[in-house]
Amino acid sequence: MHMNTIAFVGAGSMAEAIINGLVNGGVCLPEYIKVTNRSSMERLDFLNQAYGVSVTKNKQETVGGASIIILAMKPKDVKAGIESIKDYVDSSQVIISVLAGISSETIRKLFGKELSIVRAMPNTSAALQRSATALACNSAVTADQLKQAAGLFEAIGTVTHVLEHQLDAVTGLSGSGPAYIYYIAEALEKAAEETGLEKETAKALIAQTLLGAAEMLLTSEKEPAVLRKEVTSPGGTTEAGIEKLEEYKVSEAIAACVKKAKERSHELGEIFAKNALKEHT
Ligand SMILES: NC(=O)C1=CN([C@@H]2O[C@H](COP(=O)(O)OP(=O)(O)OC[C@H]3O[C@@H](n4cnc5c(N)ncnc54)[C@H](O)[C@@H]3O)[C@@H](O)[C@H]2O)C=CC1
Ligand SMILES: O=C(O)[C@@H]1CCC=N1
Repeated sequence: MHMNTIAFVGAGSMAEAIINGLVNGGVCLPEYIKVTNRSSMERLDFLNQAYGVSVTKNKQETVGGASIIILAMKPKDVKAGIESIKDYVDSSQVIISVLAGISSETIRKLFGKELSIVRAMPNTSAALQRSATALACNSAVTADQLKQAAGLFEAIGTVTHVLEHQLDAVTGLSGSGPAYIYYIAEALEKAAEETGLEKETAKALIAQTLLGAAEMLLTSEKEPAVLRKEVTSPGGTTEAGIEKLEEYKVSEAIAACVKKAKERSHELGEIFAKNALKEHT
């Protein structure tokens, strides 16, 4: 019988965002969370101090007996990461991978056994329980296991179920998405300073503007284009500003950005499937 613990293999920014959301959202007691990484005890000690979670470099201690094992290393480290835990994992446990691009089939082959594998694509807003997470799973996952995985991610934001092949598109959109928004925020801050506002003043105005617009998108039944038109008085300031966005083809740039990120997610899957599975096929 497995204890109801969650094991994190990988202790970087994504693992921390999820741990933060779970612990500070009161969803999971820290004593039920175990974390390991490749080598940095300093990083593990930081997570222990900050969130009260158990940390150890011992892989068996981390994953043995956990009901859920979350793979949170970089795609390039998946082979070594799985190699170090596979002997302590069995089919009663649920594997959740947050790795961009790496398919459930690659993960299954690396473990070398049939396992219930859920793939999740959250984002770093998990730290504030505001992640937009998409989930897909392999055929071994039972309805109860999927519900359990969904429950975990619902605790740190919203959950959307997609087909596994759609996860590349999700990664290019909402997995990477916070970075696009921060990029826009950086550009707005720079522009605000150039137009005579202090940095701190601009920062507060920008954050509240993004938050308000996001809430409008979430709560209004109107399409984004309609909401945009409501801000845009004929002959006014918004129209003048948006003319510049059109001139610089910002809409096309955003489309190219999301497509390129999606393609990269797909590529990561292909590259690592080929490299990681070399000795496994
Ligand atoms: N950062 C983000 O916004 C998002 C990241 N992801 C995915 O999450 C995963 C982790 O990304 P980050 O947290 O940003 O990376 P990171 O570089 O901050 O953390 C990676 C962690 O994995 C550990 N690690 C490396 N090799 C290991 C091994 N052999 N065994 C155990 N642990 C090992 C490292 O020690 C480190 O703690 C990636 O696969 C990424 O695709 C998914 C959604 C969003
Ligand atoms: O940049 C990356 O590859 C990861 C996946 C989604 C967000 N960060």
